[in-house]
Amino acid sequence: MLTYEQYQQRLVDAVPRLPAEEVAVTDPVALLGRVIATPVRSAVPLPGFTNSAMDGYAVRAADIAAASERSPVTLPVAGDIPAGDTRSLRLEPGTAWRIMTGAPVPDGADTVVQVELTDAGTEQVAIRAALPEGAAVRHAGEDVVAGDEVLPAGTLLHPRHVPVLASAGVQRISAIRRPRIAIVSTGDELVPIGGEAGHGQVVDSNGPMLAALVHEGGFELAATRRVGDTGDEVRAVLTELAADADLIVTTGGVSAGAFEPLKLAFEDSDDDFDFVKVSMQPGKPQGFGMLGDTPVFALPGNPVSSLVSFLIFVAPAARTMAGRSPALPTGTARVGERWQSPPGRTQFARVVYDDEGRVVRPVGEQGSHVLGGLAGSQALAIVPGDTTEVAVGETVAVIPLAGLA
Ligand SMILES: Nc1nc2c(c(=O)[nH]1)N[C@H]1C(S)=C(S)[C@@H](COP(=O)(O)OP(=O)(O)OC[C@H]3O[C@@H](n4cnc5c(N)ncnc54)[C@H](O)[C@@H]3O)O[C@H]1N2
Ligand code: MOO
Repeated sequence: MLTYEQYQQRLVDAVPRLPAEEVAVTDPVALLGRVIATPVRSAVPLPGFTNSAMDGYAVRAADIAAASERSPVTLPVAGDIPAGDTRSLRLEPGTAWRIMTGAPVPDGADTVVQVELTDAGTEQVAIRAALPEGAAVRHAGEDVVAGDEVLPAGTLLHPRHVPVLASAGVQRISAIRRPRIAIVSTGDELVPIGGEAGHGQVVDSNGPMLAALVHEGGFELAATRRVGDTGDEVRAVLTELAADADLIVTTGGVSAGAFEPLKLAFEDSDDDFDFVKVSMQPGKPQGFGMLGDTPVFALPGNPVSSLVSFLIFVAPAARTMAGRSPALPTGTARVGERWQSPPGRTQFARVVYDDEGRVVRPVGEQGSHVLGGLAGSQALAIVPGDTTEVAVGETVAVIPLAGLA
């Protein structure tokens, strides 16, 4: 049996890297989660013009050098400069302009006195403090000089990158698209979400769960489909989806039963498709192959197995396709309550944190079909295959189940 690390690496190596494309910056929300392929340089300096950091008065520091609480310096006020004022103004020595935060500092002024240090006059202003030259002035280009690299290649676009991207005076950037993932639930027993499951039937919960994981992982949903347990039907649907999707995920039909549709579709075909057993619990039976250029991940049908398989195999491969690092964010935690782990298989145990988020304990029954325990969990603890008993006080690696992107 393969270890999950070996199989994960095999998949990461096998998937294609998606090409970069030119995209407009006008909808930055649509760019979140995409990786920049070529560095973004600013076409403009930032700030674009020298402006005030305070509401107050633009002056020359030399003119207020003698000002103090006891003996304020009074200067005539030439007028108001609100934010958005596009005039090119000058400050005459021995005068002041009333100025607002973000408004252009007039030529000749080198300092802004915040209004709290004055009498707030409009015709003339009494200034009660001397200030060093440059106080409350934000100089053109002090943040970014035109031509500076503001976002290096490889940046995964996040809300914190949006302000500089919006302000850099560039119209288009080169970025890799988020993989478009199609999801196919297999099984004659499945009824669609919203439908009623009769005796022998179950609601297709994997399809919606995987669609939610696609969204949470920072990928795009290409399609969701349900197919019955025949190899021909599975083949036809996958072939159709491969024309549009970057990656296909199927669930069910990969174990040892008499009607395993993924195996029926691919096991004895000429396609490059492998079914393997991975020493992990849940998630032991796995399949992977390429339909043309489109990788197909055949995950086991048990819902918890499907979720774990998506996180451990699909997400790292899809992140790699998108130019991101394969590994999901992980952490460590201390064990607060003992539990057992199957011998010889890495266990991905459903756990919850204590109030401080440092200690975990198992939650619910650990069977691969247990939906309630899954819902109640906050993280997966990774227990190595040579551990059969996880003892209180040990440290375990954990994958938090929130914030997967
Ligand atoms: N003889 C053996 N039987 C099984 C083995 C084995 O090694 N030998 N492995 C077991 C393990 S481990 C797993 S995991 C499952 C994997 O089964 P399949 O991938 O073939 O999945 P199915 O048989 O189609 O379904 C399993 C289970 O999950 C339910 N299911 C399937 N799809 C959905 C869905 N979309 N939404 C909700 N629930 C779904 C299905 O009804 C079954 O209960 O095989 C074991 N058996
Ligand atoms: O691998 Mo199965 O997922 O153990 O239940």
